Amino acid sequence: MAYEVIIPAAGQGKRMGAGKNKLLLELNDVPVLIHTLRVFEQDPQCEGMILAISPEDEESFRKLLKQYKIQKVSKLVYGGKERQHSVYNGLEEAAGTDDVILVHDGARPFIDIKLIHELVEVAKEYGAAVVAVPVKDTIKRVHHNEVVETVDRSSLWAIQTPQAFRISVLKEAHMRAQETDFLGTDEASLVERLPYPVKIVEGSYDNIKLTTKEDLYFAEAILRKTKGEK
Ligand SMILES: Nc1ccn([C@@H]2O[C@H](COP(=O)(O)OP(=O)(O)OP(=O)(O)O)[C@@H](O)[C@H]2O)c(=O)n1
Ligand SMILES: C[C@](O)(CO)[C@H](O)COP(=O)(O)O
Repeated sequence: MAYEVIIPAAGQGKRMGAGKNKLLLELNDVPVLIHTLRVFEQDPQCEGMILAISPEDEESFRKLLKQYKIQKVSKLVYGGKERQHSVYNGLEEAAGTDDVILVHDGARPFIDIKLIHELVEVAKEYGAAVVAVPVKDTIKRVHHNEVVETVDRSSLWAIQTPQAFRISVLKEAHMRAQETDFLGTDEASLVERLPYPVKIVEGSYDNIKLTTKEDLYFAEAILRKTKGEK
């Protein structure tokens, strides 16, 4: 089943502290963003990528797309103040010819094509689907450095991207969020405010989001593993 994908890549990488967009950092001499885009570039079911970028990154991103021969980026849009705004700006440019649209963080380079295809099928049937992994740590609610409660871990999942939606569902969710000034940290939280189920597809712990510098060490190890290196 064909799909388009919106790639939010317009963040500042504040928590990474690299002094530049963390998607320009390199893993095995290749920029993080290119690792991410290559997965979709190589997927015959991907009809196009819509990249949300910062104006200050436009020149360097355009150079990278050319250098690495990324042909499937159909649109470059400017991001917004928050991730949700960047995704919305991308959604406005979606061709909408295919039923399903994906949203995938540029900062998550380790996504698997087979999982993407499974996610697309579930979203086509139910309207919304996200990849996630069961939480491994004990999670506690804390107030003023003091434990308030231990949350029952058995029903807790760490939600990742890609997140897949019937395009009409995602558009309705973003419109409603705008009308009600709601800001969510992922697209699913917008859809959860509508009468549609959000289905979980179990993914991989390798699908990390590069957020702080420690994640770069994990990323190097994951790359070595996927290349079969010791
Ligand atoms: N206004 C924003 C904020 C984030 N993103 C993108 O959304 C993804 C996930 O966001 P996050 O990991 O938080 O990236 P940053 O916002 O750059 O990180 P920080 O919060 O540390 O600044 C990233 O690919 C980032 O580029 C975006 O397109 N527009
Ligand atoms: C969308 C996301 O990756 C799901 O886990 C996460 O919410 C993004 O959060 P961020 O603070 O914008 O990185």
